[in-house]
Amino acid sequence: MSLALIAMSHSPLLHTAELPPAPEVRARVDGAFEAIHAFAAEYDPTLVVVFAPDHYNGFFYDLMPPFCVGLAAEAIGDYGTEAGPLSVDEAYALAVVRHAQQADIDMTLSRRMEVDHGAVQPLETLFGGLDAKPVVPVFVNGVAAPFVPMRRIRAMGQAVGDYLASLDERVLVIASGGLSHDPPVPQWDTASAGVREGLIDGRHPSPEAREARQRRVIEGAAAFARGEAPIRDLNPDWDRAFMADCAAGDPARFDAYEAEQMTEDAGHSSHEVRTWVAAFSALAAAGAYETTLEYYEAIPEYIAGFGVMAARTAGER
Ligand SMILES: O=C(O)CCc1cccc(O)c1O
Ligand SMILES: [Fe+2]
Repeated sequence: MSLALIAMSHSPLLHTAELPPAPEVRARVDGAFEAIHAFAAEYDPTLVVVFAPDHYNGFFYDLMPPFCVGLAAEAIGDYGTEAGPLSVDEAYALAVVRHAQQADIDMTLSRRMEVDHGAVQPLETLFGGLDAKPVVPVFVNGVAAPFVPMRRIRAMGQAVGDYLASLDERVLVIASGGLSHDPPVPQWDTASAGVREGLIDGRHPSPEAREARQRRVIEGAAAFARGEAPIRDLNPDWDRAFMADCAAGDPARFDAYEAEQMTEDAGHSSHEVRTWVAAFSALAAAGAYETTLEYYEAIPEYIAGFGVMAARTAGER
């Protein structure tokens, strides 16, 4: 039995930016990615649990759970990420659902989950593709308000971690997304009727609609990097404080994060850090842990307070 964790920001602009960051910035991101790749290779997990948000590709306002386990999952392939089925371990996925339910978590499940770059970028970065390892994908809502209190995400992560810690496996839990950022994802409250329809039921858009949406993000990022976009500033102080809370080994700290204040301080997509809360809470369920790797920098070209962390149960080698 053993648990390890990798948390990483994602950004579709990593591969698509028209105005890329300075080469030394990109080199530091690549260095951080190489370091977590090496960490994952050395740990050599036998099971991967990926906590990932979704950006109105798999989950919509026709039915929006706070979190959901995929018993089968398919990547939609946005922003040039790999498309196709994930190698989901259905038996473990179902056991995660059952265990969480018995721990008083109203876990939801999908037998046909669709995932986007949020789930796929970490799998590509760490393992080179979608199907290298048996995986349990766990959607955590990070964009569609309203949001359940953070203590519920903490409790969900803890329940999942309790189960994972009981297994005779080397489990890697992954968190994807965050930190402070405010990319041009439509908000229900300010969306037009047509856009709202897409937020309710926008599955499988036409290639033209998909392309238009991606253009909007790519152009928005370039404008933001030039200081010309109506996008909230990144907030490195907030990001560093959050990462310090992650390193502290005390998941109760997460309960202090209140959703509306987060939007105010760190932008509409800062709620993606719910994946980090779930993953660190899961890791903490296996006992004290130590952070072995930490990288952070604010990268406007990626519209992201960009952070990477790795951690594992203390005293294990
Ligand atoms: O395609 C979208 O809807 C949003 C894309 C996007 C942009 C910047 C940072 C992110 O974390 C992210 O997901
Ligand atoms: Fe995202």
